[in-house]
Amino acid sequence: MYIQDLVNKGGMKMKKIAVLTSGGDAPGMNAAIRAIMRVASRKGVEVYGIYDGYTGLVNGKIEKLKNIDVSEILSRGGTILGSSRLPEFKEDQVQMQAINQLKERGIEGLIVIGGDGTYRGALELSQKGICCVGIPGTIDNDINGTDETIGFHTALYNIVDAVNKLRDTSSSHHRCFVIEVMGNHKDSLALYSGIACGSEFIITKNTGYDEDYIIQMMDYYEKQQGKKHAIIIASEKMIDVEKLAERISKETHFSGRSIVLGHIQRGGSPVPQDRILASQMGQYAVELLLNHQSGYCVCKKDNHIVARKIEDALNDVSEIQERMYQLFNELV
Ligand SMILES: Nc1ncnc2c1ncn2[C@@H]1O[C@H](COP(=O)(O)OP(=O)(O)O)[C@@H](O)[C@H]1O
Ligand SMILES: O=P(O)(O)OC[C@H]1O[C@](O)(COP(=O)(O)O)[C@@H](O)[C@@H]1O
Ligand SMILES: [Mg+2]
Repeated sequence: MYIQDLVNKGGMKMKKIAVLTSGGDAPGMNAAIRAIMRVASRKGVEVYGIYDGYTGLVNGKIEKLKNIDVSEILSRGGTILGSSRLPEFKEDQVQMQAINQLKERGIEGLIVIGGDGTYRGALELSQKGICCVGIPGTIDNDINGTDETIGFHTALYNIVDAVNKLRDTSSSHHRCFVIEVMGNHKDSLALYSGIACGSEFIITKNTGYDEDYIIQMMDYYEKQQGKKHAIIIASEKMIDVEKLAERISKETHFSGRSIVLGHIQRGGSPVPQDRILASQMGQYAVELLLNHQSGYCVCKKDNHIVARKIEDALNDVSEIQERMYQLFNELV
């Protein structure tokens, strides 16, 4: 659905809205908060910041945002509102506590910025009568309804930057690096960084893991292709990177080394792509909310910013992924 269709629908004008960030922080969340604040205040709507995600919503850590609060935050990683994970938010009674906090303050609409988990929470709130809209903020890029999530490009940049450095040592010392990247059961970071870094292997849920085959191929790359370096990128929760590196050292001519990139991937100043995406999505989310499009989320599809139902965005099947695997296989 395009923005004009939604604008045409009209609706009662909201005077107070709120925003929260939830789940893993993602670079660009601040740019989205800034856009929400700027766009809403121009329309005469008050914006409340909810601190520490759903935890702050339940406990009433809610404050009216001033324009100065969103000054000089565009370039900052993390989230000025703070974030959290609150497993209890799945419980009806906890959700009702959150709803009461909003009602007590006369807040009529809520924008949540987060990943798939945050979206499930938003869906519950919207089913319980709160006008709620989602913005995808997660480095995992695991919301299939949108081609990109805020933070994904910065995390990818961080991984590529780290792998470039590891490659220097890899080539100089005839080493194979086995690198674990984040993604929480989803393969986007491993797949895209594998393409961007020219890795020899990627290991994801989709590729599966055949350790003997990897050893055999490492041997082939070294002996037949004369490679002096090798990079293997594994999605987290798939393998023990240290064990694979040890086996590579024992059974091939490469010396194997492993590294878990960890939270370094999630930090730092957002790259321009994330800042722009977040600004576009923040603006669009305000429009959606003011048009009472509860239970919708902002997506980027084929270069257009569009609205989709949260359920649809979560349950969609990604078509890009298959093409990207094909690309990886043709380049390796
Ligand atoms: N099924 C659910 N129902 C209600 N709230 C949920 C549900 N799943 C997750 N949440 C809430 O969303 C928060 C963030 O989810 P999480 O998966 O940790 O991060 P992300 O939103 O980035 O994927 C959780 O800590 C929880 O408070
Ligand atoms: O920071 P934590 O709590 O250790 O969580 C790590 C997880 O968070 C992420 O960085 C981001 O995940 P979410 O966006 O779903 O919160 C995952 O890639 C990773 O599995
Ligand atoms: Mg998630």
